Amino acid sequence: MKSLLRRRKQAAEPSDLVVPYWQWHDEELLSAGLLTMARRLPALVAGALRVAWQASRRDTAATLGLNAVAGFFTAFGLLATTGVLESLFAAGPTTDRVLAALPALLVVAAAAGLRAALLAGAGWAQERLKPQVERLAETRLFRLTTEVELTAFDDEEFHNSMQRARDNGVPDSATVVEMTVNVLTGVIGVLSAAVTLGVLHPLLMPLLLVTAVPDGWAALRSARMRYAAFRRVSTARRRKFMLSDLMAERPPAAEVRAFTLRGFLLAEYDRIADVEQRVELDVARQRTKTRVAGDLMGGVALGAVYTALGGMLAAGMVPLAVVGTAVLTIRASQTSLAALVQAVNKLYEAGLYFGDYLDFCELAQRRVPADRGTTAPAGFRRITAESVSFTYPGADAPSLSEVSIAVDRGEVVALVGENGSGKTTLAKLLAGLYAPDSGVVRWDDTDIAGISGKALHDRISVIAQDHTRWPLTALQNITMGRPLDGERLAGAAAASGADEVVARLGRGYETLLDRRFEGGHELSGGQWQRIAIARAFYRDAELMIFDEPTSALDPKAEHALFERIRRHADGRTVLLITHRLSSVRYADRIYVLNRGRVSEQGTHADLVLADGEYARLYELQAAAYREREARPA
Ligand SMILES: Nc1ncnc2c1ncn2[C@@H]1O[C@H](COP(=O)(O)OP(=O)(O)OP(=O)(O)O)[C@@H](O)[C@H]1O
Repeated sequence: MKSLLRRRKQAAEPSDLVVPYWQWHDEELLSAGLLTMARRLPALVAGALRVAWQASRRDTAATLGLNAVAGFFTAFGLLATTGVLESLFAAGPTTDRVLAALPALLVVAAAAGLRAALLAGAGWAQERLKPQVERLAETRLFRLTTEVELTAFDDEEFHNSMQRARDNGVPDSATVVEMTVNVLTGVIGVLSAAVTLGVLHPLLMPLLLVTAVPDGWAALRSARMRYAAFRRVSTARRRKFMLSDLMAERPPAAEVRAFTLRGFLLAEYDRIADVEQRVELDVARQRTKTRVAGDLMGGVALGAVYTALGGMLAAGMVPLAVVGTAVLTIRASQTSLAALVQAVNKLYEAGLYFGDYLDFCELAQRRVPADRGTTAPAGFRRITAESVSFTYPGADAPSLSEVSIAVDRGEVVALVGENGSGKTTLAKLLAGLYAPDSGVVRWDDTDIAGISGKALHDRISVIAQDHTRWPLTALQNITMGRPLDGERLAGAAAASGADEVVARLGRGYETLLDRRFEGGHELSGGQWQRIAIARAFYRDAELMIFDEPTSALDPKAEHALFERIRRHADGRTVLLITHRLSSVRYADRIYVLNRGRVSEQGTHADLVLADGEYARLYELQAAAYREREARPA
């Protein structure tokens, strides 16, 4: 009791909101200096260009090429401006000076026109790149999330990593590419200005640097702060999303009311939102301070640059026309510089999230089962689990310990036992969804660890206890992406009783089974089970695993369904998990599981005779049933 109270006390503290252990090193990363960031940028740019190239070679080449040529015209236009200013600043009547400046002015206008056209082309290619890159990144993510081993989903680190990759990494892949192009555009712009200044007078070039430093410092620092905040609240945010689903989604809506959970959920939401808000407000304050400091330093730097220019003019180092062009160039370069700094800032920030995405891809790739090449032997005679043990990731105790069972072809084998005794886990091991920590599962003599996942799953139908209610049409819920075969569909629907369910739907098989969409229809628990069983039959697999397929059916429907399953199984092998012992009477073999071990096995008659746990449970259920029958209506 004491330990329970202690645990409850701990639970009252927001322990789920502290920085989890896999983020500790991030603090080191976040405290890295500007130099570290600068060092990271080339790798980021290279990574982004690689992704862009994969997404579309044509658009990548176009955006980079057109930007580079536009940069040339920027420098050319600025240098041509000196000619205009020289004519305008020369001695003589105003009309003559303007007329003399006209040819140079036309060159400046032509260069500006060309530059604008080139930039428009580059911008278009860049816009085209964005959706293509995002799609590429998202496709890669989903290819991995649907391929990784199932246990990855029981692993919190994997979950957090996937969440960050999905929420920010994917959208930021496009931002990284976009900002990389912007960085390169900015660099080209600043380089054009630097070259222009260098041509005008070599001493003018360093002046550019003076204006660049304060802005750059402020922007990069602010990006790091935002990222740090994101990392700090990422676990809290995940929990908040879960809570918002509980309060605003349809499935839990009834229980939220029935259990009067509103106050509890809102308080929990507040507690987490408080933590998140505190972090965000803190970051907003720090970022404002940084921006003000950057602006102040920027103003001082610009003043210093103009003073230096004035000094050079006074000392006769440069003529007035050159000073004029230098001022224009510095102003133009400041626009490029502002864009560059902003792009570097965003690139760095998006790069950190994109880095999360790449890290996730690497992590997930490591959890993709190797392509084992071997296929399951056609037409197995016997499937065996030999001394298999299994512990869920992070669990204290094993869910299965040294379990051995055998399933012969054409048999109906039942797994029974109390809640949590390991039936579902054993079924998942037999289906190759989890790999045992020790022991082997064999199809005849072949260890399924050597069989490729897809080859195995193609031969097995698993109807899980918590089967998914796919928000698809009734037809798609049964065919599950396999080609339509009318005869097989009719057989599967008749065997499972799904035909009666579908007959009552407005649009028959084409009815969408999701009330959240227009025309969608919701089924009852028992109706869903019939659809799920039809799915198993339609798949036409050699081994069918039914995990409590009839828990939502009334006894009459259940009996009828079992009869159908037996008939429809038709030489196929059935592994049945159920708590209704009347349904397993006719199984060829029954395994009783108790705390992850097989405690009894045999036929119904054997087990009743043995007078053990099974006999006790069976008698209990039978007595309850007899009592119900005897009760006057
Ligand atoms: N994803 C998981 N992560 C950690 N532990 C799990 C997970 N799934 C199940 N377990 C644990 O493994 C044990 C066996 O669970 P399993 O679902 O196999 O039991 P079961 O016999 O099918 O139970 P039920 O009759 O309630 O469906 C239980 O103690 C359960 O808490």
